[in-house]
Amino acid sequence: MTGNGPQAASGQLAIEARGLVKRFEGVTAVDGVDLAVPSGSVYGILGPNGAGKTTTLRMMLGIIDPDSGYRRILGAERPHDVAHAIGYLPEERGLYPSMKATEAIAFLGALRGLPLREGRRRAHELLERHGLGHAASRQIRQLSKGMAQQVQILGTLVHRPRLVVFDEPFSGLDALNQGRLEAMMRGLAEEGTTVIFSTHVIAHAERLCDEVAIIAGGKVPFAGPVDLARDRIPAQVRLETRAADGPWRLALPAEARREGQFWHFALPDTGIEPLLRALIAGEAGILSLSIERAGLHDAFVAIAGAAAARALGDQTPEEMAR
Ligand SMILES: Nc1ncnc2c1ncn2[C@@H]1O[C@H](COP(=O)(O)OP(=O)(O)OP(=O)(O)O)[C@@H](O)[C@H]1O
Repeated sequence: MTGNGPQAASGQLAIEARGLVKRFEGVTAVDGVDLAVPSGSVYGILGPNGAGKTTTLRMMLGIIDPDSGYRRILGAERPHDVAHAIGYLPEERGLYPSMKATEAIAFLGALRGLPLREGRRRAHELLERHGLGHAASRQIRQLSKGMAQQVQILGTLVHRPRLVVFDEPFSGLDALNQGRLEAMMRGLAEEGTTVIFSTHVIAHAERLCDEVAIIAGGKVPFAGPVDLARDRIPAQVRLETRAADGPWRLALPAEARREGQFWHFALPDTGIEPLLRALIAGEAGILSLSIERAGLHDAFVAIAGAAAARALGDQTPEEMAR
């Protein structure tokens, strides 16, 4: 946390939004969204195409105004008052093709109030640090699409914003560069920068985020810590016993199902210990036992529904294992 300026005035929240609504020509793109983004967190807005992610981000940034609702960003009610402290990577990427990489970064910094000279100096430093030193003097048109996107990401950061907003930052990057971007986002948060990003890929949100907002059809059925979303589904127990049957079976939940050597069931509300005691007393012969918390994918299905999960185009954990 930077701990001064408007951010401190807003307490621990980098962004607070209540009841945001936006309609376009009869389409309600955002339908009463509430969000509270803690300062210094990595915050994901997770939802399928058309869910309202971009519209929500644009309203927070003041690019468009909500039809109704309230938002406060870095303590300011008018986003433009804190524009110099914000970095934004829009969904539509774009840099001037004839600019050199260094100039493109310095130019984006200048738009946020950073003097060009200092912008150029930092651009060199950033390009070197992120393995793109060789691209510094090349024109954007000479770079691959992925490299140009990385240059634009660096341009989003060059003025050292306190809040960075990335709209679908991973799309267009290969796996290696997606991993680098994840590391960069974690590094920013460690330095106290708030990072918000939209995505339709659950794995990115699950790996990166402290908190998420799940958005579908313009509504946010869940916003809060990732662990809280995962706790919407009981943990799953997998138990292996030597004995196939015995009086101890009565201690298992009625819905327990057996597959080969294993029993599968949801962790009872009473926890695992009473069950373990009954298994031991009944000489079930416990060979192995695991308790697995639900992943964010299953939590997303439980919260937003299977149709929204399918619309993500994401793979289920089972599909990924195949
Ligand atoms: N300027 C606009 N004019 C008309 N409709 C719009 C406009 N912007 C967004 N919409 C509509 O609002 C809804 C939400 O769009 P939005 O771009 O916010 O979703 P998204 O979650 O960011 O999706 P994507 O990942 O596909 O960009 C969609 O139905 C979209 O067609």
